[in-house]
Amino acid sequence: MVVLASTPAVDHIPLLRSPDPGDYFSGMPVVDLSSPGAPRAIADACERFGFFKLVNHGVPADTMDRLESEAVRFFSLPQADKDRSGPAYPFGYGSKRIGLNGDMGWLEYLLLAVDSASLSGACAVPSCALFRAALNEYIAAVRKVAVRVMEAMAEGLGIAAVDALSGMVTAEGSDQVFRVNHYPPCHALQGLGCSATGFGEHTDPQLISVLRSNGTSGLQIALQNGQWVSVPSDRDAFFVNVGDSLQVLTNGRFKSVKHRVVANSLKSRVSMIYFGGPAMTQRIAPLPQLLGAGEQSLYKDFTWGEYKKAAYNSRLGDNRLAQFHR
Ligand SMILES: C=C1C[C@]23C[C@@]1(O)CC[C@H]2[C@@]12CC[C@H](O)[C@@](C)(C(=O)O1)[C@H]2[C@@H]3C(=O)O
Ligand SMILES: O=C(O)CCC(=O)C(=O)O
Ligand SMILES: [Fe+2]
Repeated sequence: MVVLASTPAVDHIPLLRSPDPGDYFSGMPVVDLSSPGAPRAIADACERFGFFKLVNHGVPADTMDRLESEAVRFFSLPQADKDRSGPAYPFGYGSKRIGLNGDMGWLEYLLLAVDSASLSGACAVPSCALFRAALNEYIAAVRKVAVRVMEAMAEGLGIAAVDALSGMVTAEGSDQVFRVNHYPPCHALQGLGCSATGFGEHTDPQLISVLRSNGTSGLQIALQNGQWVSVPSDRDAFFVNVGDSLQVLTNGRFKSVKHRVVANSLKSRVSMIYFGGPAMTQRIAPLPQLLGAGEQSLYKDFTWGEYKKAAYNSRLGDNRLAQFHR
């Protein structure tokens, strides 16, 4: 394609049709976490979209802004300095390469393991003390939001044990990951009617993902009819995704949402995402309380460790759950 031949900067990055204003998601469920109706609204959104916007979540703007500023400062460092925190195999600093199986996107990122036993020691990279402090403060806060949301999910599903889902991310050995993504503006494609893929389409393997971004849009989700819609950015809100494991725990009632990021040609996008996963040995199978009389699991039994291994051997856009369907 001519565009690619004349724009070496985006070589190897898949292109997407640029979103137009009509692609905006008008039916976005917005959940007020402080409202008594939150559990039902959350369950409803997870059944219809696997995705919702969360407001009144209680995390101070300062906590979010501090991490964003530190991230911007980190990503503005000379390339050689950033490379000292990489490569991401899988944790650390990465640029353009996503995962280990050949996926490429117009972004750079930090992928960090969160040690739930000691949140204060959550992140070994980056080395800057201010950045690490901002990360630890933010991760502790967003993790609490994830727990409150999962408690509300259980209530919304009519499960008596409030911690039936949240207990999996608070358990010792739970597998939590944090990611800061930076999508630089992709000037090379400006005005050409196409955009660079920032992060290609995929579902998140974990239970829950809680995302916060700066004011630059780019995130898109696929509706159940396959239509891609753009999510308007809101730096004060969180966006919550259902992951594959939660789809299985609810026997398909909650939908693991397919999503992707389109790079902007003019503005940088910075996003930070908390991925809540269970312990490696946790069995991932529909909660008995959710199976109706005679209802069978749609999935073969597996542990999070088995699913994670399969996920890390797959390409980003693969349907990772397909091999676990009965
Ligand atoms: C291509 C890949 C990147 C990914 C691991 C994988 O092999 C397939 C799942 C990808 C994903 C998507 C959600 C999260 O961003 C992520 C950290 C995760 O747990 O699964 C990434 C993985 C990654 O970037 O290493
Ligand atoms: O950066 C974003 O807005 C979303 C990225 C994403 O989906 C991911 O990192 O799994
Ligand atoms: Fe994702």
